[in-house]
Amino acid sequence: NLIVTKLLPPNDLHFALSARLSAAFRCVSTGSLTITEPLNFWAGQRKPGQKGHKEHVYEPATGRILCHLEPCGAAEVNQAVEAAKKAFINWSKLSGMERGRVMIEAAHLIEGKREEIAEMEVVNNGKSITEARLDVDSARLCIEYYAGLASTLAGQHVQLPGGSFAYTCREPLGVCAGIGAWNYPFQIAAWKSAPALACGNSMVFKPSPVTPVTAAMLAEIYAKAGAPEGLFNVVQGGQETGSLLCQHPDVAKVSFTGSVPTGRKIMEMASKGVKPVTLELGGKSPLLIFKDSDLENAVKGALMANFLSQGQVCSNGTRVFVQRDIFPEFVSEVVKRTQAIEIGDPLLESTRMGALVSRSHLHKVLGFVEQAKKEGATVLCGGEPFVPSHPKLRGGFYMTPCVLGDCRDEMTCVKEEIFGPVMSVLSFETEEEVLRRANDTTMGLAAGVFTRDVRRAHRVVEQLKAGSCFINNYNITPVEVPFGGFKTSGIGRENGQVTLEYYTQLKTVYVEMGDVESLF
Ligand SMILES: NC(=O)C1=CN([C@@H]2O[C@H](COP(=O)(O)OP(=O)(O)OC[C@H]3O[C@@H](n4cnc5c(N)ncnc54)[C@H](O)[C@@H]3O)[C@@H](O)[C@H]2O)C=CC1
Ligand SMILES: C[N+](C)(C)CCCC(=O)O
Repeated sequence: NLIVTKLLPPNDLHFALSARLSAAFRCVSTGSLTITEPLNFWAGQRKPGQKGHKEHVYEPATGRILCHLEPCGAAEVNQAVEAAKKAFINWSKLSGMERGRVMIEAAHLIEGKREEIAEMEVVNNGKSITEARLDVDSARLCIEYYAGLASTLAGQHVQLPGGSFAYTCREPLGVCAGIGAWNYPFQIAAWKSAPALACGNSMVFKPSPVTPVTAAMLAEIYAKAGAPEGLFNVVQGGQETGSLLCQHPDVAKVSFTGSVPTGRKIMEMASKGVKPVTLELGGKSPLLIFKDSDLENAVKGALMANFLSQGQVCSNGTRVFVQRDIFPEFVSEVVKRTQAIEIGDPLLESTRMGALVSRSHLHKVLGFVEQAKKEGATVLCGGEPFVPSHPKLRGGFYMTPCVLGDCRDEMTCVKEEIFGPVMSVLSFETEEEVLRRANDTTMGLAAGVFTRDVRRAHRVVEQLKAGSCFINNYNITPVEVPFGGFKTSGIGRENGQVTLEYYTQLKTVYVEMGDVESLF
């Protein structure tokens, strides 16, 4: 597999081939893995956490304990930040080309370990192997992209009177903290670390305590790629560890992905030290489907907007507004395809939907479906706990993907982020009406529109109050394109060139070429 990976260009054929080869040689099967290595990592090594503290980590596909997490307390967080401070001294002085070289090596290592990382993500998160591979690819591409951008960091030269001049330069911030959610554990760690490191910062990253496994793998990869000890560190734990990081006086910036309420707390903590934050928060994004859409594409778009990662995606378009003329046809097709989604063992190639991340989260999502029924919505399909036939999967956290009809704008299922495989369909008559309803939310992460009318598409997008808009597709996030939200969905952007600005600070230098004209 390694040889294949090196020789062939990364096209679909190659990925299909290498996936098939890897599947044939797979050593991990669902229900078989136990992880015993420590999951914290700083100063170049895996490290234990606080003595005497242990938390269970589960395999969502089976409900079995996968490993234990040793959360970091103040002493461990201090050690990790100290290591990152040391690494920063030399790393920040390298040229962008030099930093990029290390990052490119890290990207190559990820490519070589694609299958291993994807399997670990599946075992810890519950999503299908097919999706996990794409997440690993997105992580690798992000590191490759910022490796290339590292050498483009540059300032301006400003000519001033009398031959004097000024110049500006972009300097790194220092030790950045990354705090991740459980829905894209490896990808989030890469999306945060890649721009941070490219700009000359070091990072201490805290994954969600539910999915601690793959961030430690990324730390090992950076170390193996030649990053100095302490450049990328991982501290495990929940909100206590997270707040220790945010409040640490030597942490210069916090980049967070997660829920709106936690985002607020992070911003509050960061405000004490006047630290910049990047916040990637939740959404309740609208998807607008006009009667002139290509129906086949619109249906596929609605499924992509709702069912990736068991519906646990911040940018999901969970409010699907369909123009009345095509409503019955659209809904019947969506329901048919939703019912055909294969649920089960996430390590099987044929599985399209795995397990939700935890038992408590599964119950929360099923609770939203119950609430929707009480408020008058009709379950058109799914919304039930699902028990796969294989005995080893019986304790897993599965549910059938759900489409809700007879929804009204004021219902809980239409207002609140469910973060599970639950799509609400709503009908509309006019463009003006649907825009008003689509924008009637406190959040604004993403939005989508399906139409064949190019003028309508742009007119609609111009009026949508969302940071990441899609025309005739959904949930496509190439790393070259900035991603992030309006309103309570966040601050700042991830990916794209603009993110270099979020991981640097601007220095301006005035240079006097004449004499000082003193007023005194
Ligand atoms: N928009 C998104 O991408 C995500 C949204 N969510 C939403 O949030 C709900 C709850 O999921 P959680 O994992 O509990 O999300 P959360 O927002 O509470 O946690 C996200 C991360 O922040 C950390 N954290 C929590 N409290 C903190 C604090 N006070 N200081 C510093 N760090 C802190 C957590 O340990 C985790 O690493 C989900 O059901 C979903 O609705 C969850 C994950 C991602
Ligand atoms: C890759 N994508 C678009 C499915 C999700 C990225 C945002 C997130 O972390 O939820």
